[in-house]
Amino acid sequence: MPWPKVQPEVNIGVVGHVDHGKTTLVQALTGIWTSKHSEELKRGMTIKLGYAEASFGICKNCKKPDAYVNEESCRQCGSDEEPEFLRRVSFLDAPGHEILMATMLSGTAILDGAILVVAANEPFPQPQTREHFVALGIVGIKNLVIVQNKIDVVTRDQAIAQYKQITEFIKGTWAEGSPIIPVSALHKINIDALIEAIEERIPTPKRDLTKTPIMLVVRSFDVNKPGTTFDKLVGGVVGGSIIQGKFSIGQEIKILPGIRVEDKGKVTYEPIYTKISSLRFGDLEVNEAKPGGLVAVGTYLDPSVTKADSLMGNMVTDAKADIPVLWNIRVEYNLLERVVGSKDLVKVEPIRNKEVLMITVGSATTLGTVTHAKSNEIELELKKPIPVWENNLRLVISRQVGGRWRLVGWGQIKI
Ligand SMILES: Nc1nc2c(ncn2[C@@H]2O[C@H](COP(=O)(O)OP(=O)(O)OP(=O)(O)O)[C@@H](O)[C@H]2O)c(=O)[nH]1
Ligand SMILES: [Mg+2]
Ligand SMILES: [Mg+2]
Ligand SMILES: [Zn+2]
Repeated sequence: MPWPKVQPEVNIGVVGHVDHGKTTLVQALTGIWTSKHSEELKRGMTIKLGYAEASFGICKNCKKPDAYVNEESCRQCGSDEEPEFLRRVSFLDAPGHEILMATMLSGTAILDGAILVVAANEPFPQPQTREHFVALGIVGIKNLVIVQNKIDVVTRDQAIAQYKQITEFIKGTWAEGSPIIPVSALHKINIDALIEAIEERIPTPKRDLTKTPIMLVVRSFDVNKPGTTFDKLVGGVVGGSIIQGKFSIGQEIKILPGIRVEDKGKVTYEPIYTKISSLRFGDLEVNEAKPGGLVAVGTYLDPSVTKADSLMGNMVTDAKADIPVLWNIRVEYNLLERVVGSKDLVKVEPIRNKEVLMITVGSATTLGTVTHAKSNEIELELKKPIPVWENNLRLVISRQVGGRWRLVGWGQIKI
């Protein structure tokens, strides 16, 4: 029996310092190279969140971890018997470059677990290794697998020494006891052991499909080729991850905060209403989409509304859902002791009144001016309003330090 064609059921973030091999590792796991944009290829770094899916299975004739496979046959024993399907998994490949923390953070709301990639041939920890590690802890992603990559270019003793450093680094933190798997992503060495660690450490969460559906938009496109005639044009597509509930073809939806409208100097955002025309995970067309993976939602919108990621950071919900969209928010917050991500560990100063901060909520990133500051609570006036679908919604706070946006704290929105 061929493996079932299903949507992914769990989302795993691949994070870590620039060039440590995240994209190469995703390719080893899925067969897909996620950096497709030519600009990214030229510069050799991942700018946007990359995405790829894989199905994992297990061979009944082989011992663990050799038995774990990511294809419908087992290369280990070459048996005719097809490995048993376990589940379909999606990977979000985060950019490692330091200016791209906001992109990485906007993906974290979607993740059920993470792989932290550490290059074995560089001193540990590098700035973004530390920053991404701290960010995962803050946003509450506790299912972690650490990958020690590029073991093909270090000696056994070097690999063991770094392994000990990593173990020491996570000791006493939320990540204590997380598996550390040495691999070579480039030469596909020990990928079966990594699949085993993923299967054991990053379970599929229980989903409540009866909740108000919410999808966080991370991409949006005009899928029509230039020159398409009017009768063949298809509506705009929004891509993102469903974090609760489910969506079906034909469902009336709204997109929040929607479109920016300026009238006599006054800026407002208007919700966009439309209907779902199609639902796709990669090549797989479905009638109903649940949490897990990135779904492309076809709509009846004019494609100019969705082109070039213009709706990134928006949220999709049922047309009838009652979700407040707020310009002013009250936040209970915590600051980190030190600014992470920079080379020297700088102390985090308290938040001051009138200061401008960058906040990330779901897939949305916006600036906000502090209008009220207390030691554990601030009020912010936002540059762009955000839909707040539940009380205590998590948010991440960044601040300009040395000319760059740096993660400095986190909090919860109170409504
Ligand atoms: N020797 C060796 N090189 C590797 C391995 N994995 C990745 N590389 C190389 O390391 C370089 C960076 O790999 P990428 O996969 O692009 O790294 P990345 O972490 O996605 O980089 P950014 O997206 O720019 O943060 C490339 O030249 C890879 O070929 C490995 O296991 N062994
Ligand atoms: Mg990359
Ligand atoms: Mg790179
Ligand atoms: Zn086998």
